[in-house]
Amino acid sequence: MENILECQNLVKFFPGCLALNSVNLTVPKGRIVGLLGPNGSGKSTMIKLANGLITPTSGKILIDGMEPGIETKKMISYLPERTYLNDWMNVNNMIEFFADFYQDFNKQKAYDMLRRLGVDPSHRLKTMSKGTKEKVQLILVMSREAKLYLLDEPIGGVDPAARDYILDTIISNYSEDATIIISTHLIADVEKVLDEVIFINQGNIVLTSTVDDIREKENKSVDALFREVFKC
Ligand SMILES: Nc1ncnc2c1ncn2[C@@H]1O[C@H](COP(=O)(O)OP(=O)(O)OP(=O)(O)O)[C@@H](O)[C@H]1O
Repeated sequence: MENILECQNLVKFFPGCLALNSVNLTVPKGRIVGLLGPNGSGKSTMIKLANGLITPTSGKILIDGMEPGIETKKMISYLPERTYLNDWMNVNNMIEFFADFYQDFNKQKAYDMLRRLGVDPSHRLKTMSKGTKEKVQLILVMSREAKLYLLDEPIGGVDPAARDYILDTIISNYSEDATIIISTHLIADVEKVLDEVIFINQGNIVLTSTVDDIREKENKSVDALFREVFKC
């Protein structure tokens, strides 16, 4: 199976809202992909469907050829939009928690990234700033040896100066045959690590392209193209 993710006529209706409108999409293995679109365009819905947290109204979403279930959950490491971690835990506790829960969790990797990003593992989550909490969650998620990482708005609260360093640290730690899908509004910050982009608007895929093609054929950055396509 060459594609880690495939959507076939994928539809998701919420009461009074068509969140995904018959989406057809393939994401090959081993890429870093930006899932980009304005507010309410369907990014989180697609990520939740891939995780099996919600089910399609019709059509299919396949992870490594399989419908979301126990097997696919083992291969996906997911960073949700909102935190689900217990505030009273310190980072050491959380590392133990993740190591107990996920067979593929690499403690060494987690401690190494914490050190490189200057996070003290004895600190409790509730005493940390928003940006530091985000760093911790991202480190936990990226310390699994997953096949697919789904990151929903990973670094929105991190200061711009630290974003590059975080992205470099994270990317340099991930295995080359894994795939990362990042949903974000911070396109200018993230585009340097992306191989491909998916533009989504009102539940429709409006563009899929490699970042190189956008730079060479359109002679634009992804950020500039996004602003043009989604101009209000
Ligand atoms: N549980 C729900 N019930 C009803 N409507 C929903 C639900 N979840 C999402 N929606 C609607 O589906 C559409 C897509 O939402 P989604 O959260 O996927 O967008 P998004 O692209 O992730 O947005 P943002 O960038 O603001 O996070 C929106 O119109 C939203 O209001």
